[in-house]
Amino acid sequence: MTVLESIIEGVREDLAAREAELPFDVLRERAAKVPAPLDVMSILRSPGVGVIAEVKRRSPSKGALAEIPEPAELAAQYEAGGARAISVLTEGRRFGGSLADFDAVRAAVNVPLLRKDFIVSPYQVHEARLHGADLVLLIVAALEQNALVSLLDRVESLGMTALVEVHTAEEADRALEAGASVIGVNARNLHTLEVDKDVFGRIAPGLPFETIKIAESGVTGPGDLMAYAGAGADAVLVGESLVTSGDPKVAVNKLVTAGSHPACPRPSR
Ligand SMILES: O=P(O)(O)OC[C@@H](O)[C@@H](O)c1c[nH]c2ccccc12
Repeated sequence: MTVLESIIEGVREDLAAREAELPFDVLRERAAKVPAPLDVMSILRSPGVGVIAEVKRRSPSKGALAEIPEPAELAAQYEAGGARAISVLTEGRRFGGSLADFDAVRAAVNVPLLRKDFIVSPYQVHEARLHGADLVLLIVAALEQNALVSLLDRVESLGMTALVEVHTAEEADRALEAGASVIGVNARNLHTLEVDKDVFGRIAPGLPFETIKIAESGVTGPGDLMAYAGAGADAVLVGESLVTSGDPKVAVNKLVTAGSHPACPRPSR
């Protein structure tokens, strides 16, 4: 079993427990009453290279990263530093996240929020909406094509935006085939956990110009952001280097400043 497969096994177990607590039809009705999601597409298209800052306690590859006793406080720092959106890990077993973290962050900031999890069921999509998500991550490597298509349609039918994550050119083709308008290229291979920062530069130039392109993982400072910008990134998604920085507001702002500097390569659109 690969790392990704074992994570998904745990996700399915936890999901079954939540479904037993709150039936799908009740969840759906409740989620329908939540205020509408933000217009994420236009926010992601604003000038400069955006920073999506992530609330991340630990990871399967690095173990513990940061305690984050107050996710709301961290998120407020991210927002104050100029983050264009915030990603909150809600997977508990490997990443130490939760929907409670998501709720705390939602109550603290106004920028778009991404539910970062291993989404395999429509239940999780409505659940994301119930908790106020604007964006939902869909990982191509974790989904059969028909599941990817139906989850993407469901995310969009609820007014949210899907961030469709790929790691290979074949997965990028599947994402486009499914109708993705926002594609994230993860430098990390979720089967082996190896990071290759050149993957974005190999895949992004082949994507349609209107596709919003997000470079995920391995951003340690402005230099990495500039390199991803040169390869066509509209935004970078950053976790580890921010949660371990000591001053997340300053760390985000350094990236935001680099992304809006005149010398920073413009996104392709
Ligand atoms: O901590 P980093 O290297 O800055 O990476 C952030 C983000 O890209 C990473 O957390 C991530 C990308 N795709 C994922 C899918 C699931 C869990 C986590 C991820």
